[in-house]
Amino acid sequence: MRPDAALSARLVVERAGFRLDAGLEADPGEVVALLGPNGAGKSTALRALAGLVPLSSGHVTVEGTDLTTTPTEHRPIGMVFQDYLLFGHMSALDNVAFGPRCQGVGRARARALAADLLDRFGLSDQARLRPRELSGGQAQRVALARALAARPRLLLLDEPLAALDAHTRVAVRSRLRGDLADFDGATVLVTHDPLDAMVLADRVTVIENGAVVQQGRPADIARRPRTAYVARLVGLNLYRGVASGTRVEVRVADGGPVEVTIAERRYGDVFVAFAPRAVALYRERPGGSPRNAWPARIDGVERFGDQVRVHLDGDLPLSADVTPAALAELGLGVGDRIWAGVKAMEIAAYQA
Ligand SMILES: Nc1ncnc2c1ncn2[C@@H]1O[C@H](COP(=O)(O)OP(=O)(O)OP(=O)(O)O)[C@@H](O)[C@H]1O
Repeated sequence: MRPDAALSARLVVERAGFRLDAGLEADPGEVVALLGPNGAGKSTALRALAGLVPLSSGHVTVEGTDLTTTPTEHRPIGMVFQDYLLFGHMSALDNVAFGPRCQGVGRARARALAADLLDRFGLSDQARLRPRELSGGQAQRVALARALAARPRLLLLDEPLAALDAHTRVAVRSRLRGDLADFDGATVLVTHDPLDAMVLADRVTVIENGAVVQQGRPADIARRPRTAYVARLVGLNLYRGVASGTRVEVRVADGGPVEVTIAERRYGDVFVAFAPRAVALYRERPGGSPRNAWPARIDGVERFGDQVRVHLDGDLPLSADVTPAALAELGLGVGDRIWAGVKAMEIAAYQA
């Protein structure tokens, strides 16, 4: 455990049929995103940090203070829930003043603090409104202001953007990053949206089936996924293999080993990853470069932004992004047999 960590925790929660065992660390001011599929244990981890779920073992340490046995109401935490849970009968201002009031701050002082925070969040005009009179984005930000008003040392955000429509979400997501910038404690954010994690977090912890499967900076996770789930989230083709020199023998689920040529020299167990847009499709086996070319069958085709994502089944199952024009030119459709090629330079290989 680092002595200067803003948060250091090991969360073990055992339930019938489910076990969470996750380590979390954050530096001062850092935002850690817990990313994972439904039922992975993200909310359980957040609730365990808050003391709302008892730990079977492990610890929660915030800025050097062990909170493992501290009741929720005595933990220096601020929480923002998915549906914000604002007090419906109170104005935005009184919602935000609530925390300081509970901590014994006088009414006038608490309201001044709240007004200040709302002003910083650009919500002065909404201070007198009740929660039902606020837009989704405004309610989200009032909830965040309320959580911060109590001067927490650990901020816990549970899917803070989930209740917003797609359009509002984009705007609120980019503001949230700025709103959190002044907070010098640790923030833990639960999301199943990779974009939230990539935009908002300094560090991402991916949880699957109650276990941490990958941890790192967003860019590293995006470049170097280590599980099929993460690869799918960040949109890369991912395989495991054994490298010897510039060749990797990739083991695929069914079918024999496939050889992949990479640009760099590697040895031992590796992951190989490449982007769907790095894949070129050919009617006939391509000659010369690229050296990586595999026969495949088109399994499915879907629109993907301004591209078409082609799912291929074959020696090496993969996804390829091509322009609609390219697909039309090749005259390809589901069930057709083709060749897929990737240049060695486009393939990342890293230690497994
Ligand atoms: N109160 C509870 N009592 C018993 N089991 C629970 C409880 N809450 C969650 N679980 C179970 O614990 C596991 C983890 O659930 P959790 O809600 O932490 O996952 P999650 O990653 O947050 O998922 P989601 O994204 O769907 O919210 C699941 O198997 C879930 O069914």
